[in-house]
This record gives sequence, C-alpha cells and structure tokens, in this order.
Amino acid sequence: MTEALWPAPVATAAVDATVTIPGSKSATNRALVLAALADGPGWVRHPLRSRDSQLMADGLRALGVGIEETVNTATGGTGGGEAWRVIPAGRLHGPAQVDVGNAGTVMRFLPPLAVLADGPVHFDGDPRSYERPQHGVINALRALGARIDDGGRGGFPLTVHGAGSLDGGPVELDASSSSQFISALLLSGARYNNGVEIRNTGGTVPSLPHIRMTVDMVRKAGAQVDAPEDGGEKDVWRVTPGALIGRDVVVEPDLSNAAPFFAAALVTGGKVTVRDWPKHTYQPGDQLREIYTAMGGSCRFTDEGLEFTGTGRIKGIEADLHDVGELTPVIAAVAALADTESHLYGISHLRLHETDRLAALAKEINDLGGDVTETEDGLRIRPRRLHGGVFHTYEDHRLATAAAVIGLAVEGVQVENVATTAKTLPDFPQMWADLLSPASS
Ligand SMILES: O=C(O)C1=C[C@@H](OP(=O)(O)O)[C@@H](O)[C@H](O)C1
Ligand SMILES: C=C(OP(=O)(O)O)C(=O)O
Repeated sequence: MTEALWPAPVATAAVDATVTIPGSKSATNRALVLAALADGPGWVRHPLRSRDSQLMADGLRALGVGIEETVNTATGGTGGGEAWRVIPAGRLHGPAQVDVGNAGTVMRFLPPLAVLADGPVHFDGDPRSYERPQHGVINALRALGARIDDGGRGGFPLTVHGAGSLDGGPVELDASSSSQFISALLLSGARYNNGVEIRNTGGTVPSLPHIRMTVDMVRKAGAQVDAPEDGGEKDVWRVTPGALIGRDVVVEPDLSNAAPFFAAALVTGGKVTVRDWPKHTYQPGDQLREIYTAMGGSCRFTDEGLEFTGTGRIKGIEADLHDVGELTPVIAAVAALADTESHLYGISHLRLHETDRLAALAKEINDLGGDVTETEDGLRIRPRRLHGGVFHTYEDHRLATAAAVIGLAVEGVQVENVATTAKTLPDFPQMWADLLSPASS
C-alpha cells in the first residue's frame, strides 16, 4: 500500500510555544468503561476525541450504552469544552458487533464487560489485532466462567457469549506481555458476582503506572480495590463486588502525547509549555520530567502548566523504560539526535505493540543513516549524522511523531502515513505546524 508522504518540517529557529494537548487516551477509555458499568448516568469531560476513543465509544454503544457527545458551555469548576454524557444500558445487550481497531484498550477492556451482556458479542479488528496478545484476557475470563469462541486462535476475531452475569472470583494469568490484562479485569471486576482476584504468575508486569491509574479510577467509582502498592500481596489485585457510581470525570491532558512537543524544545534549544500539566497524576508521561531532564533539558511548573527548556545539545541516556514503554519511540528519536550513546531497556513487550516498535525504530532510524541496534529487551542508539529519507510508520502513531522529531533537525525526512497519528492525536500535523510557526503561542 502506498501512503502519502508528509514532509516533516525542519525547525529554522528555536521553538517558543504553548501547547494544549487533548485528553489522555488511557483515562478517556477507562472513564467510558466505568461510566458504562455504573448504576446511573455520568460525564466524561475533556475526553480525547481520536480513533481509539471513538472505537471505545462505538463498542459501548453497540452494547446499548448511550454516549452523547456534547459541547458543554457551563462555566463551573470544570469549565466548558467537550463533555460526553454516558447513560448505562441497564442491561448490556447482545447480539452485537465490536470493532477493536488496533486499540489495546478496546481489545482488552471490552471483552470482560461483554461477558455481562445478554447475548453474543462478536469482536474483530485491524490485522494487527490478530497478532497482539489477548491470551491473558481470554484465558482469565474462561477460568472465571465465561464462554468465548476464538476458533482456537487465542485472539481475534472472537465471540464472547454474554450470559448476563459472571461468577468471577480468583484467577491466575501471565501479564508480562501487557498490563492491560490486569486493568481490563479490574475495570469490570466489581460487577462480577464474586468480584475478581487477579494473580500475575508471569514475569514482571510492564506499564505499572497504567495499572495504578486503573486502581485509582475504579476506587473513585466506588469499588474497593486491594493492590500490591498499598501493602497488598505482590502481584495480586482484588476488587470486591458492588455497584459503581456514575461520576463526573475530568480527563487530564495526554502526557505521553506531550513527548514530541517537549522534544522540540530539547532539539531546537527552545521552550515549550504544555498547559494544565497535573501536579499529581498516574500517567506514565509525567516521567518525561525526569527523562528529558537527564537528556539535557530543564523544566518547571508555571501558572500555565509545565515548561521545558532545551539547549539544543542532547545527552544520551541509560534508561529502564519498562514502566513507561509508550514513551519509547519519541525518546529513541531524541536519542538519535544526541551527542552520546543511549541504552533503552526493559521494553521487550514493545515488540507486541502497534507494531514491533524495537525493530521498526532500529530499521527506520538506520535507514536515515543512524546507528541503532536491537538488544533482547531494548535499543542501543549511538550518535551518527542522519540524512533525509522516507520514514515508514507501520500504522503506529508514535512512530509518526518520533519521525517528526527527527525531522526538526534533519532535512528531507518524509513521514509515511502521518494520518496514523489519528489513533490518539488526530490534529498532530496542524499542532506541529503551529508549534513551528511564530504565531503559535
Ligand atoms: O492501559 C493503558 O491505557 C495502556 C497500557 C500500556 O499497555 P501495555 O502494558 O500493553 O504496554 C500502554 O503501553 C498503552 O499505551 C496504554
Ligand atoms: C501501546 C499503545 O497503545 P495501545 O493502547 O493500543 O496498547 C500506545 O499508545 O503506545
């Protein structure tokens, strides 16, 4: 398939901009699931509007949940802007068809909810959804009493035969390939007759901040959750059965999507402020403060948000990104422009993300003249002068934003299918143009 090429703009001066980043994908999709399972209507304010959140909303609608996408003009504590009203179905219904696209959150979070529907729910998605791990969810739901037909594939397409309820209870699974297996069961677990107790029997679970985000949101929806970080048993998460309440949830900006914008400050020796950066958050993107500081930037909170300043000189880093894997593509791009070598590790699970991110980053950066080697669980990136060329993106939004970062400093980078950023940031090309135009701030 030939996709249009987007000429990545070169920065001709240090950037100086203030950016509004749309809502967090992870928080939006959790809020939608919890609101759909609640005992009364709720609001999701400042939701992300992107392919992944539309897939989630459409999937829930297919099961009978009402989601009204409105612009809220109220000027209360939460301000105006977009707000989605979620009206639970009473009883989730099947038969239904759900498209999971290539959204990990939809693939993993909706089957545990579909077991509560009163009929079959058929799930299908992009070709890549057939390859991404789903065993943790399928095997766990079966062990908890659900009937799932997957034709022996262990993944999509599959049909969950909703029976209106699920026994639930204790279950073991291997969550070393995705934290989303655990989040998925925690989100629906309160609605199972016996709740759920999940024990990870595999290696270390990646993306722990995302599980903490789940635990926090499920608790705020009124359920009791025990988790290892609160003195609970290692590798065990428990939700007690009970009702969830329809709430008013305000979604934070997507801090992982701030990564390319702050990177622009580092690469050009400029300054970028991301508005409304939360002082306390469970998002992994908050770790950019530490990571980009180690790479030579400096940051501070201002009245508007978080401001990053760069010097134009980038230091390589040695970093375990196991907890914050989704930041890797953009960090790798920054590292490819650094003065010293970087070693990013703890991220073998990235081979099972939107694409094999380790292989894709190594190939694409090397095709621009870089020196990147894949290790068993990461990447070694050595400084080398890069040149222009086509950067393939493998339908991975974060490969496209990584390419844009390299393009700031390297003339002639052409990004294949920049539209793939629509997975979590549909306005990326315009936001990037605004960042680079003096009128942007
Ligand atoms: O639960 C979530 O919202 C996410 C969890 C992480 O998944 P993995 O644990 O599969 O890496 C992360 O990479 C993904 O972007 C979003
Ligand atoms: C891994 C990611 O997404 P998903 O939710 O599809 O797993 C990501 O956004 O980097």
